[in-house]
Amino acid sequence: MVLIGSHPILGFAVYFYSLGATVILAARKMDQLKSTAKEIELLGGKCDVMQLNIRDANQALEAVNQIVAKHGKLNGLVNNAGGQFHSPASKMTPNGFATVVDLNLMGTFYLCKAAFDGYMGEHGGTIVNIVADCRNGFPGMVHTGAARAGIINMTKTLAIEWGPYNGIRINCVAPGMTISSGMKNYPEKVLDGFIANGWMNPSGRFGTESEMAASVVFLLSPAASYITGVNLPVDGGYSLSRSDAKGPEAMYNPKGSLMRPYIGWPSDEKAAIQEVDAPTGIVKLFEKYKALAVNGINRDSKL
Ligand SMILES: CCCCCCC/C=C/C(=O)SCCNC(=O)CCNC(=O)[C@H](O)C(C)(C)COP(=O)(O)OP(=O)(O)OC[C@H]1O[C@@H](n2cnc3c(N)ncnc32)[C@H](O)[C@@H]1OP(=O)(O)O
Ligand SMILES: NC(=O)C1=CN([C@@H]2O[C@H](COP(=O)(O)OP(=O)(O)OC[C@H]3O[C@@H](n4cnc5c(N)ncnc54)[C@H](OP(=O)(O)O)[C@@H]3O)[C@@H](O)[C@H]2O)C=CC1
Repeated sequence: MVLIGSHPILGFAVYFYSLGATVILAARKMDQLKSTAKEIELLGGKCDVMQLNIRDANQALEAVNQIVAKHGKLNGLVNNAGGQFHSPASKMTPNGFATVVDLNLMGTFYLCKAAFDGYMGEHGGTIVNIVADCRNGFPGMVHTGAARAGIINMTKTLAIEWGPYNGIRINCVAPGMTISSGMKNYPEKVLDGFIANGWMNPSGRFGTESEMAASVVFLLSPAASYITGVNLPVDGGYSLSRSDAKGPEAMYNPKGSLMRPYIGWPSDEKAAIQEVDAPTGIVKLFEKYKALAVNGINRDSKL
């Protein structure tokens, strides 16, 4: 039984095929949750939905209590809900900053605490917190950088404090730029910038939801049973290269990526993520990734 805060995230299908869990999707908009649940069921997965605003600590505890009452347990929690807006720090209001900290840092804490109080403190469990690449600061998004860095540190503390409680493990995944519905939240100009520079990292491309999902599944699974308190960047090496003094262009391959994208799990066509609900430029990019995932990649492949 795994509670995932938010809707279509990071390639859910992965989880069902690999671990056979029942997944509870929780977010504010029920319509989106229901349509995602339908897709999951069509793929053969088991799924339930519930309305939840993670910014409300009482709702978080109530959600966990409801799940335990209905399903008898809560073995896993993925804190995926989150987001921010783009703004230089000089133009950001205190309330704008606080709002993003409230959503990401406070919301993640509320759900971790609710899972602990409502089930895991007594029975154990595994938690994965989705953060973002904040290794070198986060220009344009000071609020989310601070909030995500807070989550990474909180994760380390909880790993130490809660490990002894029936072996709770808690880790973070830090996605690099990932093709997802989240891209709808950014103005076209910002997206154009993402697309123009997306190749300037060791992978030469964006990540896919399936690539994020696979890492989440690994950390939730018994295969990661000796891993706790870590932040796993899943970013094609992007976070390693941001502060290069000579400028990243010097290092990368302008023709695009030689790292074949991974889309879907397992190789069953039905389970592959075929579409992404995102602006046109991002969808076009995804179409190219799909072709590369299926046909392979070589030195002449261009993203
Ligand atoms: C160059 C950068 C590299 C970027 C890499 C990006 C990688 C990350 C990608 C992703 O995370 S994908 C996920 C995308 N999804 C989102 O980001 C969702 C975004 N939106 C939200 O979650 C919410 O809108 C919000 C930001 C949490 C705000 O929610 P809320 O409804 O509570 O806000 P308001 O009450 O409207 O406003 C509160 C406060 O914040 C200010 N504000 C809100 N939006 C903006 C904005 N777009 N620009 C500037 N300021 C904003 C707002 O003005 C309020 O402040 P005050 O005016 O009261 O001072
Ligand atoms: N895509 C990317 O490039 C990257 C994404 N990330 C992070 O990965 C996570 C998933 O991103 P992605 O799928 O792209 O983004 P989306 O914007 O598509 O998903 C965000 C989800 O969070 C839910 N959510 C937002 N606020 C709340 C709330 N108060 N209570 C409950 N649910 C909420 C939304 O549902 P609803 O609105 O219905 O509540 C939505 O399902 C986010 O934390 C994001 O910041 C990190 C780095 C890069």
